[in-house]
Amino acid sequence: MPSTPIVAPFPAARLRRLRRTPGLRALTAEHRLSVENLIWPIFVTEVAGGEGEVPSMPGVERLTLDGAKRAAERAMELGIPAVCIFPHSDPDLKTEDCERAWDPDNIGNRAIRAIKQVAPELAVMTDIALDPYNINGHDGFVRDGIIVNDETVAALVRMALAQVDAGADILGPSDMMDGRIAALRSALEGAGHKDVAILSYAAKYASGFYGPFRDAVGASGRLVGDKKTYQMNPANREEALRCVARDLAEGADMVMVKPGMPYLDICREVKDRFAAPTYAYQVSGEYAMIEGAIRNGWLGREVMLESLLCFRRAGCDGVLTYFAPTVAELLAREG
Ligand SMILES: NCc1[nH]cc(CCC(=O)O)c1CC(=O)O
Repeated sequence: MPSTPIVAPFPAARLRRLRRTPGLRALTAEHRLSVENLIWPIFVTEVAGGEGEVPSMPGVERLTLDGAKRAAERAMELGIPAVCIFPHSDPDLKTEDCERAWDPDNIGNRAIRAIKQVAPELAVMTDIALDPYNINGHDGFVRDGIIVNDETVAALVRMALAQVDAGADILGPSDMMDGRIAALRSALEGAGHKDVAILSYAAKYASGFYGPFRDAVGASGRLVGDKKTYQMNPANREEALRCVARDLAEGADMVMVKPGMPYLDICREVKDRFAAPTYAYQVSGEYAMIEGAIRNGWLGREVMLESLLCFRRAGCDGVLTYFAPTVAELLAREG
């Protein structure tokens, strides 16, 4: 039950009293952002010359395997608990049947192993969806122009098991097929992987804010059509709650709302209704907006921390954010 705030009449109550000094403000802060709340998404490339800054995400780089190892070491030093790997795969090896998605030696799986070598304690999260290996850029198989569900789920399970064999700690199904959480959970149990966590992209909307990400992974030019037959309509709220309820019932350990900032209402509602570990993804377009405005001098750097603190206020336990290393450094300096 929400409590009823009691406010004495003015001047008995002057709400500014508790805002007067930094100490008073700190004492009465309801929410805090700390490095433990951050998951750092990184792009790892297998393409010769593919490394370097992503033009639509200034400050974010595609990394080589060595670069990924260095990022993992940096995450450990900074106290960031988890990284999430996104592959930038060789475009010439993408096919309709996406067989590289479950190749033990695909770039995503090689990155998991490389990171585990140098930072065994760092939690490694993966992305489960066929798009990095799909010639048409979709998260599922396209058959006669339709993104097919059940056949895709079977492939996602194979993809996931290869990621687990490579050392993944947290699986991140981002595909929005129906039934994938149950299928993943039963395959994990069946293979004896009792302790692998699933962070479901439960309420993932069909969003224009993913544009820069698709540049980063080289999917922009390839995507045929859009993802609206599987990702959610931004108009919908009740459907998000049904998605989260369903994924938790099927065995997800944690749930995600994505994108983040335009969907804070959904974050709050998911946390209140289900009281489960809840995460938001501050996606590439949000990063680009904020970082772009900062670099142009249109906004001050403080909006970075403000944007992330607001996820905590909205009920999120953590945030996937490209700002993770920068924020971690800032928080460490502020002590
Ligand atoms: N399944 C792919 C995937 N996993 C995470 C993102 C977006 C992340 C971002 O924009 O930062 C996407 C893109 C998409 O659904 O098209």
